[in-house]
This record gives sequence, structure tokens and C-alpha cells, in this order.
Amino acid sequence: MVDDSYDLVVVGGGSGGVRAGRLAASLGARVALVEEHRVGGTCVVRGCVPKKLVVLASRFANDFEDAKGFGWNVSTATFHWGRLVDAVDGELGRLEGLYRRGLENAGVAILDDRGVLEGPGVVRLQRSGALLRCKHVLLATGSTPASLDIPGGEFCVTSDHVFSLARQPKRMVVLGGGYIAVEIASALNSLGTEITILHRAPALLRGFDEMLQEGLTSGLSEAGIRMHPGAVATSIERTSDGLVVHDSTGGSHRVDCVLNATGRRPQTRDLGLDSAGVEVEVGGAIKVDDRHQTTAAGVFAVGDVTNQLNLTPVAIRQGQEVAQALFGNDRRVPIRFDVAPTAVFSTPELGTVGVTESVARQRYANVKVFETQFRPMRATLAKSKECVAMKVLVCGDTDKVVGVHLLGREAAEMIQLIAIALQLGATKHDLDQTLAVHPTAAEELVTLRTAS
Ligand SMILES: Cc1cc2nc3c(=O)[nH]c(=O)nc-3n(C[C@H](O)[C@H](O)[C@H](O)COP(=O)(O)OP(=O)(O)OC[C@H]3O[C@@H](n4cnc5c(N)ncnc54)[C@H](O)[C@@H]3O)c2cc1C
Ligand SMILES: NC(=O)c1ccc[n+]([C@@H]2O[C@H](COP(=O)([O-])OP(=O)(O)OC[C@H]3O[C@@H](n4cnc5c(N)ncnc54)[C@H](O)[C@@H]3O)[C@@H](O)[C@H]2O)c1
Repeated sequence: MVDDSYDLVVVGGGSGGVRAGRLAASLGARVALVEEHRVGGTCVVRGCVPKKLVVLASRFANDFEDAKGFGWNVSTATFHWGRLVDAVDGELGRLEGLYRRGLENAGVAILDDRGVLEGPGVVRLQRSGALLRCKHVLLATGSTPASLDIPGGEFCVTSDHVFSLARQPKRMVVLGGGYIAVEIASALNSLGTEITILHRAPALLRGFDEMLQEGLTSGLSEAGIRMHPGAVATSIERTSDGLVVHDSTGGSHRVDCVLNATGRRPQTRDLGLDSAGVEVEVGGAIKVDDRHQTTAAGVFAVGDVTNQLNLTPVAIRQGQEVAQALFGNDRRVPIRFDVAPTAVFSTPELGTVGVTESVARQRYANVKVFETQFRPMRATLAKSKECVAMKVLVCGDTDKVVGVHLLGREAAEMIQLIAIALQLGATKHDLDQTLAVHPTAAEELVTLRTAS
């Protein structure tokens, strides 16, 4: 039975789907959005938002210590995991409500069900069995944690559940060395969990500038996190008093929780892609062209399910582009991936935009490197080991700034602003002409004079 007809059916109510659905409806399209879990998707429910709230909670640990150097008497501070989990959960509920109301107010029909492609222009709701007929389909189903295919892999938790565990782990092994591994390891360590990271590659955060990789490793080690490069888990054993992780270097680690953070996979399983002729790449990501069009006419895909740059602002922007192209004025300015900023919310925090030093040296004959490392003002009275590191990479022939890498407090906020300069094509001369704000850490970005 075909029960309705829409201009656009969006499958997946995360960052990309919500943006596309809401904009399309506000441009006058008849839109249905199908979400099988909670509106808001990974970012709001299981990713950026709960992660950042837990990171913020974790940073009070250093604040209490640092305050003593500034004359404060701080009595023993204690942390209550359950209260944080409840508070975070309340905030996620509030945000989900906001997202739902935003969609409904724009005129989007929200269908709490699982959407499956049934053929060109038809989406089946798996639970109710209803068929939705539409002119266009947008697949925005995101990604899910990769499973760990080793004996005992089923004992792991993933980022989907770590922020709602009933009890804070006392000792945890984190598997993986990417964004998720590093952020969660760092936050939980500051909250009092003993952390060991097993990461397969020689360095954390593959593809990041070496200065950031090294600075992060020493910051995490300073904070008490044990790291084992080149080690992968080979099995996980359940015992009467917890879990034992055995690794490829012969080590074993007795813990009460194992976090599997070994990557994510596009969510394309059982989505009915074949029925409509939607092709996928090796690894399962949906193939799209630069207008987010899949290999099937009328079917588009955005965000993590296409596995390009898996960040919320990218999914939002792509969702917006699809809605705008179908129902508005298609005045698209393509995303500049070469100047896409990103941050890692570990402590120390990282911010990065543009190429790394090693890529710059491969790409440009003449590279100028401006670097600085210093203790921020706060560290002087706090007597902490906090540090700031900055690197600005410049193409010597054109004077264009081609990469900026920051480590330290507020690196994420700083990289957002410097990314505007790179988007506008800033040269080193432009940075040099910019007046500093004093006293700040960021002023170093406009006062670096000597290439190393
Ligand atoms: C722990 C963690 C932290 C992160 N932190 C950051 C960060 O700080 N900054 C940042 O930019 N990015 C971050 N990310 C990445 C970011 O969350 C994703 O890039 C972003 O959410 C992708 O949006 P999306 O719309 O493609 O998919 P999602 O947000 O994953 O949304 C997909 C939605 O589709 C639904 N769905 C799937 N299949 C179906 C179906 N068949 N029918 C109906 N519904 C379906 C899912 O339930 C989900 O709600 C983080 C990710 C994780 C896991
Ligand atoms: N702050 C942010 O913006 C933020 C935060 C979290 C996630 N994200 C996004 O989500 C994506 C996914 O994050 P992620 O951390 O899951 O993935 P990732 O690809 O960044 O990291 C996966 C890690 O697991 C390791 N690995 C893979 N297979 C392994 C195995 N079998 N054994 C041991 N190690 C293994 C890899 O070497 C890598 O270090 C990121 O790439 C990013 O785009 C962004």
C-alpha cells in the first residue's frame, strides 16, 4: 500500500538529515523524515554533545588544582559519575526536543521508524510496513562503531554507551588511537579512571602534524595515561573480577571496562540500496558525485554514510546543499576540504587546519615553518606543566599560509577563527599586519617572525 507522497523523504535524522529536511520544508517542499532511534543522531545523542559535556566536566579537575596557585583554598573536590550522567542525559533530551520542534514547526512529518529503500522513489517503513512514495530520497544514515572481531570482542563498550555507563570504570583499556579513543581516554582519565591505550600505529592520530602527535602523547603521558604503540588486542577474557585484555606484544591488562574505538563504518546494511541501484564503495560508503547524487536517479546521500570527512559541520553543509539544490536557488559554493578545520577535545586540546608539515614539504618546493612553544600565563602561578604549541606553515613562493596546528587550552576556538583567514587565502604578511590582542596565547599567531 502506498500511503502518501512527498517531495523528499529523508532517511536518518542526524546532523545531515535534520538540516536537509528542515530547510527543504521551509522552502515549501513536502518532507518526511524517518528516524529509527532518536532525532539528533550521532552528534547530539551519542557523539559531539555528550562527549563535549563530559570533557568539560573532566577539565574541572585541573581547574581546582590551578586555583590554589591563585590564592584560592580548595577543599577536597569529589566527583560523582551518576550525577554527571543524569545531567548529560537531561540535556540530550532537551536538545532532542528542540530538534523535533524545529522540524515540526518547519512542516516536516517525523516518522519514528526504520526506513528502507524499496525501489526508485519508494521508502518502506520497516516497523509499520507503510510505503512512502516520493520524488527524491536523501540517505543520511550516518555511521556506527566498527565491531572488534577477536575472541571476547563482545565484552567491549563503544562510544555509543560509554557516556551512559551505570558506574564509572575504575580501570579501562582503550583500543584505537583516533579521535574517539583519545578524547574519551583523556576525559575519563581526568575524572579518575585509570587508562591504558593500545594503539596499532606508531603514533596517535594518524595524519595529524607530528608536533601535535608528539605534544599530545607527552600531555597524555604527563596526565598518567599509559600508551602502548604498536599493540593490538588479541583477546578479551572475562574473569570473576573483571576483564583481562591480551595484546599482540604479549602484555595483559586487568580492567573493568574495555572501550572499542577502532573506527566507524557507514550505516548501509539492509538499507535496500540494491533495489534502487545505489552503489557503494569498498568499505560500504555510498558512492556520490560532488552534488551528493548517488548512482540512482533521485537518490542523494550526505554525511558519514558517504565517508568523506566525517564531521558534523560537513554533514550539515551537505544536507543544506541538497535541499537548496532541489528546492531553492542552487548557488552552491563547494566545501573547501583543503581548509576544513578540526579539533580534538583531549586535554591538551588540539586544533588543526590545512596541511601538515610533511605534506607541505612534499607539495611545495619552499616551505617556511614558524613554531613556538611556551607556558601560558595561567601555568606560572598554577605551577602546572600546561603548555601551548603552535606551528604556522607557509608556502615560501606565494607567502600563503597552508597549515596551522595548535595545541593547548582553547585550541578549538582559536582554529575556528584562523580557519576564516585560510578560507580567505591569508598570507603570512596578512598575519604579520594583524594587530595582536594582549595578553593572550593567540597573539603568538600574529607575532611569529622567524622561520625555524
Ligand atoms: C563519540 C563521537 C564524538 C564526535 N565528536 C565530534 C565533534 O566533536 N565534532 C564533529 O564535528 N564531529 C564529531 N563526531 C562526528 C559526527 O557525530 C558525525 O560526523 C555526524 O554526526 C554525522 O552526521 P550524519 O547526519 O551523517 O549521521 P548521524 O548523525 O549519525 O545520523 C544518522 C541517523 O540516521 C539514523 N538511521 C540510520 N539508519 C536508519 C534507517 N534505516 N532508518 C531510519 N533512521 C536511520 C540513525 O539512528 C541516526 O540518528 C563525533 C562522533 C562520535 C561517534
Ligand atoms: N572532535 C571531533 O571532531 C571528532 C571526535 C570524534 C569523532 N570524530 C569523527 O569520527 C570519526 C571516527 O572516529 P574514530 O576515532 O572511531 O576513528 P578513527 O579512524 O579516527 O580512529 C580509529 C583508530 O582505530 C585504529 N584501529 C583500527 N582498527 C584497529 C584494530 N583492529 N585494532 C586496533 N586499532 C585499530 C586506527 O589505527 C585508528 O587509530 C573520526 O575520523 C572523525 O571524523 C570527530
